Amino acid sequence: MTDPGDTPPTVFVLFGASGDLAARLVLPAFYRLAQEGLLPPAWQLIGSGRRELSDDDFRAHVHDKLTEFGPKPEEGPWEEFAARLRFASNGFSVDDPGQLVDTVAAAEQELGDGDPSSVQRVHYLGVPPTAFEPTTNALGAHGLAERSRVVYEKPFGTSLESFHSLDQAVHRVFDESAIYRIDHFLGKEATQQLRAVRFANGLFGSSWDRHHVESVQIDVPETLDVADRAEFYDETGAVLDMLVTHLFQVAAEVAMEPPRSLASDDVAQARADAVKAFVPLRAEDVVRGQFDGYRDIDDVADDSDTETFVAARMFVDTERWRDVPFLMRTGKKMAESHQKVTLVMRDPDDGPYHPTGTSGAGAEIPSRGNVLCFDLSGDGRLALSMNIEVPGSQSALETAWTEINLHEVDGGDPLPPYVRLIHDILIGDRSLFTRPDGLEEVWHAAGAALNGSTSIESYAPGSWGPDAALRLAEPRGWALGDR
Ligand SMILES: NC(=O)C1=CN([C@@H]2O[C@H](COP(=O)(O)OP(=O)(O)OC[C@H]3O[C@@H](n4cnc5c(N)ncnc54)[C@H](OP(=O)(O)O)[C@@H]3O)[C@@H](O)[C@H]2O)C=CC1
Ligand SMILES: O=C1O[C@H](COP(=O)(O)O)[C@@H](O)[C@H](O)[C@H]1O
Repeated sequence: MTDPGDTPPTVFVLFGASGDLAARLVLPAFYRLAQEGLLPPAWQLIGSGRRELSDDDFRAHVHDKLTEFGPKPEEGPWEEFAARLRFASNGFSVDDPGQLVDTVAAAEQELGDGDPSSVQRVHYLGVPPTAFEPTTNALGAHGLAERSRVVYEKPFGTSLESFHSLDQAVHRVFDESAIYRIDHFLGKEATQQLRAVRFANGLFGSSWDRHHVESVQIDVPETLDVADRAEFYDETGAVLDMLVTHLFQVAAEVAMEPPRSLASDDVAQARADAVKAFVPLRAEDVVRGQFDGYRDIDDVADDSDTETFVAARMFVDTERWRDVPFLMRTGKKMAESHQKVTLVMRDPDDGPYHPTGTSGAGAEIPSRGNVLCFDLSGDGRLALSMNIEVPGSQSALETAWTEINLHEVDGGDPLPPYVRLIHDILIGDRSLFTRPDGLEEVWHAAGAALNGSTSIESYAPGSWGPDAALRLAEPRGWALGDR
């Protein structure tokens, strides 16, 4: 990681500081950066919110959340960290800046060593998407946009129209170079490996196309409930929360043509070009589901039509990927939790063995026996399965696996995605952030997943979702859950 020693004094404003994202991901990431010595030499973090909290209340809240989600306060420099936390109460809007403007001014006075204008600002909008535009307008109206980087959580817009409106509003206040649109799946260690495995290994690079890959599966089932963030979730749903955001961006990482270099603009361009080639989803390529009991959750409408599950079969209109299905699936309260990207390789079309379900001389090739799998969860893991001859059997084939755990790689120190991404924001590296050109195309590609042309099917909690999702993966099925 780049030494932050050269980073100017920084005021980090966290909007939505009392929320779920801040508690589970952003504040722990900040603390981990402090543990690793990766924060700028001079910094303060100001939590912003509509409620009334003193600095000490906020410190106690952060202490509680670190105790719950880690790293635990006692595992790092808690006293020094806590001394740099402030809270600005009473919200922040164009009409009323609450305490924020004064709190930022005081922090800059302390950090600027006589020159408050030397202090860099980072505004992190960890608030629901409906609050992005009003908060941005307020930053402009109250003079807080200068010397700033601004970070937007996903989803950046909820439709093509709202994307355009938000994009224009944001560009009225900030230059594109100051904008960091987060999609934390791009910051996962195993997502980075998609590029490394493909472009640094002839075996995989030369097989990364429709001649060798039968399907690409991006499968993110979750056992997780949504009861603790039902208000947000019921307005959002699985299509916006996961499919057109995380899963599409990971699909673009798989589908991209080789970038000209690994420089941030070239990588972001390659990803944006890949999204442009996504073929808009048709109704027959989408299954939306809702788990039984969802409508009984507090803050969920009794007649809610929000999907808690979505599966999609997408095609990518490039010479490399034409006719290869990109199968994507995600949902809440499912049977298991995984975050897997699987390239299912084609069976050889000639030779002494014959594919599953066909007849011929020689042994049968096990179905989906040759796959390359990137496990995005946790520290990340790569796995490769191959069909090999069962030793001693003389001809029978069996599938065998080999694995690489990223935390075991020599010299490796995998970092959680928010740690990596917040570090990149502080040092100004935009390669793992999304761009408006790539995002605009997302709304076209979303097609039937968002246009209301698909109905919602129910599924039992603890299952793999509606049965209709199985037909999307025919004939060979999903690699996960063996269905
Ligand atoms: N939670 C997660 O796992 C992830 C969330 N995200 C994204 O992060 C963002 C926040 O999500 P999450 O933390 O779960 O949501 P929450 O519902 O927990 O909201 C976050 C905070 O935002 C403030 N807030 C709520 N509504 C408004 C509003 N209208 N105007 C200003 N502030 C408001 C509230 O703080 P207060 O009442 O103090 O003002 C609230 O605590 C979303 O865009 C989400 O998509 C992204 C990845 C993961
Ligand atoms: O952005 C989101 O991601 C999480 C899953 O990501 P992880 O980093 O926790 O593995 C998902 O549960 C949540 O609904 C969504 O908002």
